[in-house]
Amino acid sequence: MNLEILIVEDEFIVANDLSKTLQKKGYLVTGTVPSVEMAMISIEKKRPNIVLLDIRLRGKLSGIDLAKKLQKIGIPFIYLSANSNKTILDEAKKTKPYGFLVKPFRAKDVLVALEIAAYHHKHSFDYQHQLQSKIEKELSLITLNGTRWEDVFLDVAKAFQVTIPIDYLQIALRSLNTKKNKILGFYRTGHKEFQIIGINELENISNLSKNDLEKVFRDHESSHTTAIYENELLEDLVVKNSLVKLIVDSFHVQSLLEIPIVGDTDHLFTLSFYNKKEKLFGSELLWVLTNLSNRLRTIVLHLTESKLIEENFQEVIPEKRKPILKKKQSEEFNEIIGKSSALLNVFEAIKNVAPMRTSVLVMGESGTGKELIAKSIHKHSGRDHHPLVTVNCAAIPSDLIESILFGHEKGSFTGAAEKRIGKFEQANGGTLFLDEIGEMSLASQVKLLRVLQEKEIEKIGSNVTIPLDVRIIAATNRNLEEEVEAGRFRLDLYYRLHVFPINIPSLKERPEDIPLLVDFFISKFTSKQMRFSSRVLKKMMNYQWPGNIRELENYIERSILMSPHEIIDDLYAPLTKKTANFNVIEGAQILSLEEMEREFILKTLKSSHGKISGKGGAAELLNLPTSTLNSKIKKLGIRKKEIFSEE
Ligand SMILES: Nc1ncnc2c1ncn2[C@@H]1O[C@H](COP(=O)(O)OP(=O)(O)OP(=O)(O)O)[C@@H](O)[C@H]1O
Repeated sequence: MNLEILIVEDEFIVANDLSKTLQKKGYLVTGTVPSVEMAMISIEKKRPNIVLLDIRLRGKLSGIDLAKKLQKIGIPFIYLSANSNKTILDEAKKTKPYGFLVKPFRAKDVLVALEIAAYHHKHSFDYQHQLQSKIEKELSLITLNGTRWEDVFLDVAKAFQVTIPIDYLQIALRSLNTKKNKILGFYRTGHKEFQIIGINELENISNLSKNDLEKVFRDHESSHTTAIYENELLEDLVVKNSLVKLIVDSFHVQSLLEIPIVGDTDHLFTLSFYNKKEKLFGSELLWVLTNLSNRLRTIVLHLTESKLIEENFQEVIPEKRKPILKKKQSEEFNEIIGKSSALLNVFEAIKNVAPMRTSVLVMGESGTGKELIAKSIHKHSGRDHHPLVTVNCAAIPSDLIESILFGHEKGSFTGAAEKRIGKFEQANGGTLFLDEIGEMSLASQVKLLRVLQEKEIEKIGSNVTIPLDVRIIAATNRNLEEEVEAGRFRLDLYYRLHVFPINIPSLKERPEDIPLLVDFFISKFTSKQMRFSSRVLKKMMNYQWPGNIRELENYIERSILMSPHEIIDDLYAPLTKKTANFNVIEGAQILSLEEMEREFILKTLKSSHGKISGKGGAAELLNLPTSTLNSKIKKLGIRKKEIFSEE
């Protein structure tokens, strides 16, 4: 282990002890400094791999101020703090530390935190290389000769979009001599699809007049530093820069990554990646983009030298006002319905991570489609000729987990009457989906961690080890960080799994996907041309959907079942006396939906005197195939006795 570490700590004794411990363990300490200013000097002299950072420091600036600088220049850090004030901790958390150690800590805690950070560092390093070579490959495919400059930039946007989540890409060219700007935007309308946004479109979107917009463009000062802007950093920039404000306001942006590229002696060229979500751009992207700047420079130089870009940079924009295009459902991910930008980010994350071996942690509320995402990762992974094996961790008792995951030989323990092939072995070459990982007991977590580290299993009762080539996807609807804090989830396992997190947005965060989902589920449940009235659809769009897509799916199925008309204009399930308001969130809503469905089917069965199929049977009355009704009766546990009982 030869990580180089800088210690920023104003308590001399703590700093000194720490330095000694680290050196004893073979780490290289690049310096121990008591203030932010001295830390920056030390970093200039020798860039460390990681910084151990106290929050309260000597001087005006705090550890959090330094963290923001480190974040900008892409150096990972771990906080050391005696301060447990919630506001400070929350602020510290926003800077995305690699770890957090609360004083007083043991030497062992620091070593574990560093080991985890090193693991992440290595993985993010591998990941950065993979990202870089992917973008490089895409950029190298761009044709420069004989194409229009806007097609070149469109290809640049697409090349980046493969790996960088972009909602809006802005390209700004500034002549350092004349101080003139040429600015153009690309708004993402689908997977690898963009619409060019110039002054005319912005006029349409922003309510500013063309004159005002021209002034904003003229006065814009392109950035000279590569940096990520989120939260306060973005707020500060918005105050200073009217163009950034315009884009942030028009497209509801929460994060920005900027990279300046020096072209010839006269031109500075800035690429600005905007996204509607926060926490999307990590320091690894800064590293990747910095490494790619030469390739980008070649492209820019070609365009400026050929004068193509100089002459008609903004003229492609048709004079006619153009509305922003409607986004389209991705064809590549046609099994996952939705086209909101929150979901497009998920598609891009899937595309990026699918071909790698990296473990993926899928997080999202219940019913958001985590299993669907896991299936999609497997489908796009190149491992899809091998199985995707699912394990529901909540359903396995700790004493059985070893046998279920690793298998056992016949007679290896009492009750092992037959040999069992474990889930890991079944998934060899393919993917193991560990659903509800947050429910796994601590004892089981240790066993799982061991396999993940050793990449081989030993069946119970056998001393033969089986090498494993299994891709792990874990999913949870719990906040695993909170579980770690509460001592219910192992920190080391969390970091193992958290290498590539994917957050699935809840349905209330993407109401624009509801109409598409509604169409999809209607055609799933009926061949009739049914639809919801606009009144009901509007209510559905305003509803919170605590059970997310699963709840929506159930609701649609039920409405189809109950509506006598092809245009569904009644609010069936949630609008009972119990929940007279669609906006009320009720914990037990999914259950009550089921209960209501049960009651309705039971009533129909009573009226058909228990007859299910044929003329006058419940299936006909409910307009359902007999097989569907039968399986519903079974699923809902409706018994004959109930049908024939008097109320
Ligand atoms: N984007 C989507 N398009 C179409 N169907 C979807 C979508 N997302 C979820 N579904 C459907 O919603 C239901 C719930 O999805 P899924 O089981 O994947 O959710 P989950 O997040 O794993 O839930 P839980 O946490 O409760 O296990 C499934 O029937 C799934 O097919």
